[in-house]
Amino acid sequence: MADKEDPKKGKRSKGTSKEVCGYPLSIFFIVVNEFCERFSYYGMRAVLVLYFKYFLRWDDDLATSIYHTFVALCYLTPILGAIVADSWLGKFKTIIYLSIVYAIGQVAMAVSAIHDITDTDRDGTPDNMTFHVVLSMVGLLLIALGTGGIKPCVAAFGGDQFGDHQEKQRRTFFSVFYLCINGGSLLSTIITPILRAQNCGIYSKQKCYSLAFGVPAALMMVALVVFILGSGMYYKAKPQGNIMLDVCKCIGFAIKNRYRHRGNQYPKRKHWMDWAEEKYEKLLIAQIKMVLKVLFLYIPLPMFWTLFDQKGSRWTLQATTMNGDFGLLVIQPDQMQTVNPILILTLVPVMDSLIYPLIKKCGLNFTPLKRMTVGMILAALAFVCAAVVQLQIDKTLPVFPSASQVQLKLLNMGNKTVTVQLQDNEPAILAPAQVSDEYFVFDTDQITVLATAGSTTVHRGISFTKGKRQKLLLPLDLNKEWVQIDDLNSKPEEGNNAIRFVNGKNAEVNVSSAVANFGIIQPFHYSNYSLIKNGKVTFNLQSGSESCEYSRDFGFGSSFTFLIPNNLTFGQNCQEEITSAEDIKPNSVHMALQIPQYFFITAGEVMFSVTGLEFSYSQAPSNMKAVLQAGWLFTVAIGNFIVLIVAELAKLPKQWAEYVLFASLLVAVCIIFSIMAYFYTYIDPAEIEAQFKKVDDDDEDDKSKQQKAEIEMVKRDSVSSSEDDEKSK
Ligand SMILES: NCC(=O)N[C@@H](CCC(N)=O)C(=O)O
Repeated sequence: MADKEDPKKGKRSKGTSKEVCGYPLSIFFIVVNEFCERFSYYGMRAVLVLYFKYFLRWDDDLATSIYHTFVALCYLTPILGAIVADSWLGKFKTIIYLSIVYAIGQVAMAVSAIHDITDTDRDGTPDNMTFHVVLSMVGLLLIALGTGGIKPCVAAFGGDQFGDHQEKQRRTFFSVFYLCINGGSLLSTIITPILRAQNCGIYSKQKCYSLAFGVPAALMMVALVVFILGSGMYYKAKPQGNIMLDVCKCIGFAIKNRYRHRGNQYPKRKHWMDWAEEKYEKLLIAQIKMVLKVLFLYIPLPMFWTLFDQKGSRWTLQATTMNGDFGLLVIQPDQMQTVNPILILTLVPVMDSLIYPLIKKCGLNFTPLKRMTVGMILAALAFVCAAVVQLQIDKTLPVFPSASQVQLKLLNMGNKTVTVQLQDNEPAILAPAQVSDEYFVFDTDQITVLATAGSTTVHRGISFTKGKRQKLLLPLDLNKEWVQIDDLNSKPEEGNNAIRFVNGKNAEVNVSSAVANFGIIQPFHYSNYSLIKNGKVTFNLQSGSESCEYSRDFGFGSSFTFLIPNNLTFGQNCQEEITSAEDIKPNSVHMALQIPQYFFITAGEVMFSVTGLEFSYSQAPSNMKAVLQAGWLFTVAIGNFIVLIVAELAKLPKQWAEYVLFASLLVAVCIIFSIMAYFYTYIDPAEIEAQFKKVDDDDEDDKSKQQKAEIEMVKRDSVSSSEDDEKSK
């Protein structure tokens, strides 16, 4: 496809694209492409941390680290994409080639999540985890290269489609573009967690991560096809040469030249970049000065992204320990992330049409840099909210035994009251079919037990494995074998409930339900744990020809042991007779409590991110807009690396303390940023460039006008910040 450019400067034809309501038709394909691509990216990202935890069996810290390394890579690769597009392939071809890489990566992720591939013994768990880990890591690398590589190209390619007479339409295009990002993100963060929660598989049914990754893979292919369909209509600007390389060379020369002329005999220059004047045009040097000023201001910004991107990791893991029952619907932990795009879609128009004009009416000059500062404070507040919620959750979490401890509960399977003395503890009195309420805690692996039922007294020593939670089943006849069974040592995964039956009867009992089958339980024995979702479950208990039903309502993340009492008479209602031991309490802190933290982080995002993007664009010289966009995205990458560094260095035992640490760090960084912002002078790059260009056009030997332009620039730099604030309005 040949690039079509009008030979007349400043005018260009727009390929074969028709105009609809003043907009080039070609942008329709770009906007739909962005919607599908963001669906693909955010959909995959929404379930990623849970895939690491529950499919690859990584712990929370490893899952969080790899998640943030991936996000960081996604924001490092825009630099690569910008270089390839500007200096070699052009934006169109770069988008096509990298989208193919991206789609292959998504397919690799979907394949890596098919457990049946390596499940040779067909027990539902993969037997060769290395295969799944390697394939998913290759997939993530390809996705990072694809999504990051095309990111600076797609928006700029969209902007390229507008002519000089379509400035207004171009601005609207960028707003629609941002809404499409969040529309795609909203839809995918609702859909992929639903797909993940389904069961699928060939040999055994497991959580369907392959479908949750497969649908984003399909959407990425749709994005590519839509983009190619618009091919005949696009305006395709030729690669302009690598401006980033020119910038680096010019800076390198200035540093080298300054070092060569470091003696007192050389007169000082106003700015260290002026040492590049011997080799480079003054216009380029002036443009680099503008870029460096903004990049300097970017230094504290990564800390915002450090907090912002923990929505997908720590906050999602926090939601797994909460109650997602919203009455009419049950929310999955990863679905809580949808609160962000929902709030974006409402807050952006509210801010633009209500809050900002209101602030202006009050006579306050709410400049871009002030907005960004407020955005940072809001993000810190969001983490304070997260810490408060975490403190509430911690109160409800069970205290599991440490590596040197043992925890023990007693269960009386007999039909007489038993008095049990464990070591030096107060004697526990257990009625028939009763379970002790709390766990007894011991710092030893050997204890003595004295049990009395009626006229029978038995004195025994029992041993344990340290670090375990156990139940001691006391039989009908205390002289017979005492059974020790292991209880769960952690919360059941993914909000499921772990359920088990103990048969205190002298006959076999078969326990079944619509959602789990416990099988035949031998007299005075127990079943394995079965994982059951929240909601009402009716268990059917059958012994010989007799049967009865027992129903229970389950919440999220609990564990129960149900005892079938020795004297249970089938045929009667079992509801009153079955005894239950609540070994792990259900999650009681409601997921709705995460809404304030989502509100503050999203309000912070609107003030920080939307304003920052606009600020980066407006303060960049005309030929370096992409450089500054890549610089802006680079702050996101650094922010994600900071999560890894701080979490690794601090190694705080309590999650709430980590949240407070991140909030404090952001407040500290915010103070530094506000001081830097106070001294920043807003500029109009086009005005400055125009003055340098005029000097070139007039070709004046005495260069007096050029000096005027320089003086103008220096004057601008020294104008008081209040005047500039006014200008920035
Ligand atoms: N609400 C998420 C969002 O709008 N994300 C944007 C910008 C992300 C960023 N860090 O700059 C996106 O393009 O995905």
